[in-house]
Amino acid sequence: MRTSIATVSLSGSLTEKLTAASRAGFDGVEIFENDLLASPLTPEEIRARCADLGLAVELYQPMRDIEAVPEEEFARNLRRARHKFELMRRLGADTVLVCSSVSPAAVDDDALAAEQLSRLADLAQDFGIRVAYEALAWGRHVSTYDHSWHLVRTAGHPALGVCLDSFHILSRGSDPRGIEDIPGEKIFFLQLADAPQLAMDVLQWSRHYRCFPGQGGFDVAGLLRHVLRAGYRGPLSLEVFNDVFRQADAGPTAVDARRSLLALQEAAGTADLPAPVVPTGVAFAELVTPDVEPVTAVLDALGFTRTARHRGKPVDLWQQGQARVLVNTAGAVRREGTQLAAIGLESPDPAGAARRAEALLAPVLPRRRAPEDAPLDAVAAPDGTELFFCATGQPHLPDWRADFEDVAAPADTGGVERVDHLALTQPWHHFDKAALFHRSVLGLDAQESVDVADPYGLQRSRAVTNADGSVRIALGVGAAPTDDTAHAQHLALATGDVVAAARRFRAAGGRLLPIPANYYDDLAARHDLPDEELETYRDLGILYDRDAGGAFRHCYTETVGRLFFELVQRDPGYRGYGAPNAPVRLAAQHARHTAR
Ligand SMILES: O=C(O)c1ccc(O)c(O)c1
Ligand SMILES: [Mg+2]
Repeated sequence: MRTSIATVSLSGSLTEKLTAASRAGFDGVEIFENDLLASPLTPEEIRARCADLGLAVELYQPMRDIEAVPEEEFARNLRRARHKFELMRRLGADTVLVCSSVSPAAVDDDALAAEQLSRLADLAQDFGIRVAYEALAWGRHVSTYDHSWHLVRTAGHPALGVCLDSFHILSRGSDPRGIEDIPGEKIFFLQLADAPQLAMDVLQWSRHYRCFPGQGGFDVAGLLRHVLRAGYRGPLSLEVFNDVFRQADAGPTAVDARRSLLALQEAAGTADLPAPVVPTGVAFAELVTPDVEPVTAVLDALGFTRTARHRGKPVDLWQQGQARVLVNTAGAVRREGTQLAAIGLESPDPAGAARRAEALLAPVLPRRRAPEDAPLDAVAAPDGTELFFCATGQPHLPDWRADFEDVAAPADTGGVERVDHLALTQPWHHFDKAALFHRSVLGLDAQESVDVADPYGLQRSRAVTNADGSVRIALGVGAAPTDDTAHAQHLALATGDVVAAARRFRAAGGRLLPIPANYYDDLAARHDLPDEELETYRDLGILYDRDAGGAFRHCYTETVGRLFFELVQRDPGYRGYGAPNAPVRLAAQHARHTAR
């Protein structure tokens, strides 16, 4: 099917928007009137630019407040329309979007509305133009798609059809099954947008919080299936009004938009993509450091052993249980400090995972390997973290550890069993895109997003996981772009006994993040914990949380560069990450930072 995007969804000048849409592989665009009015290009030049870029002008929009008004006013509206139709002829656009009226002058009279829409369509027809009538969710008298279809059917004009917009339909909770009652050829246009579930005024919700399908909480794929069953064969067009995307670079936003449409078409059964290959574990976490001593001191105190060294690069493998940490001293930037640069995802089919990623427009990274190295397929996540698809001890697949030479056996003395989760910090405008990327490219499920109060701003976090929880990645958006703590990443290590692990860490010279006494006084009131246990937590700085599935006990090391470690004791049924404790942790980290 043809794909299209509304220019309002992208930032920049009209030329920048068109270039971004074309580069991302869209077949067409909806031109928003404001983008045209603000452009120095003539309509003919815009038309030529679109043709050069391989973009069809699928729609011109919007026309507002046309129908159900007194005759003198309607005559003025027709004059306005004639002017627009002349413009559209120059632009080479043959479909115009007309929004249901929001004017106080409009009357609640379906017969009048249908008659005037029919007269508008008469005029449009003279110009070879079709009118697509869209029910705005906040329209004065027409606010549902079935009502807009009722008017279109009543008018019975060949140049008049409906425009369906998933936001207006799903935000009002309309039942999309009724779409199948509309003949496909009377659906002139389809606009697709998702949105997070918010309880707010629908106009504000639409104008500020729309997002690309798969980034929000609507069943857009379900709606698309109904539209296709109705027989619609026009373009799938994204129309997203979003405060963040208005500010972000148009190029990457357009690529996200295309990724969203590909995943949507797959979900609706109209695109054949390589099947998702869901990762089955974390093979390794790779730290890049300009300052190897402080990192290895922490790893050592945590009970890790340097077990192997890469044959060709300054990369050491530190291991404990199934937790593997690569310490890479090549290419580190001192100013950026130590950071989590790559994740090895255990994959049952690394090549298939890479094919899927590529089909979904993930940036595939050049293989950093010598001829004798094991093949490693990697893509870049939106925050720049490299994701490697690899195999550890799987028969029939090359093992990434073959590139390493053993230097010692792991001692497994610290009680760490494996990686519990990785927490990555996204640039502030990447929150929605990051969730969509991890869902569609990696086949992970996204959990609810949570807001966490930081002393200097609000952070948002959303976890993506596989079904058995052996891969958990927490995607966080920092409060202030300049704030160090907001930019901290962390590596959480699973242990069966956090008290023993914390004690061992401290005895080995490690420094745990101290937690204020007030926290423990409150914990005593919230949970029925034995005094002795509370005292132990207070002493070590262990935080506690509980949900329906069980308990979560965790504590933190000091921060090295951009990174800190967390020791985690998770009951099998506990789903979260200790979010209620995060404000206390963030405040404690700020306090440490200021004290230094
Ligand atoms: O917010 C609006 O006014 C508006 C305009 C045109 C559309 O297609 C739409 O869905 C909303
Ligand atoms: Mg719309």
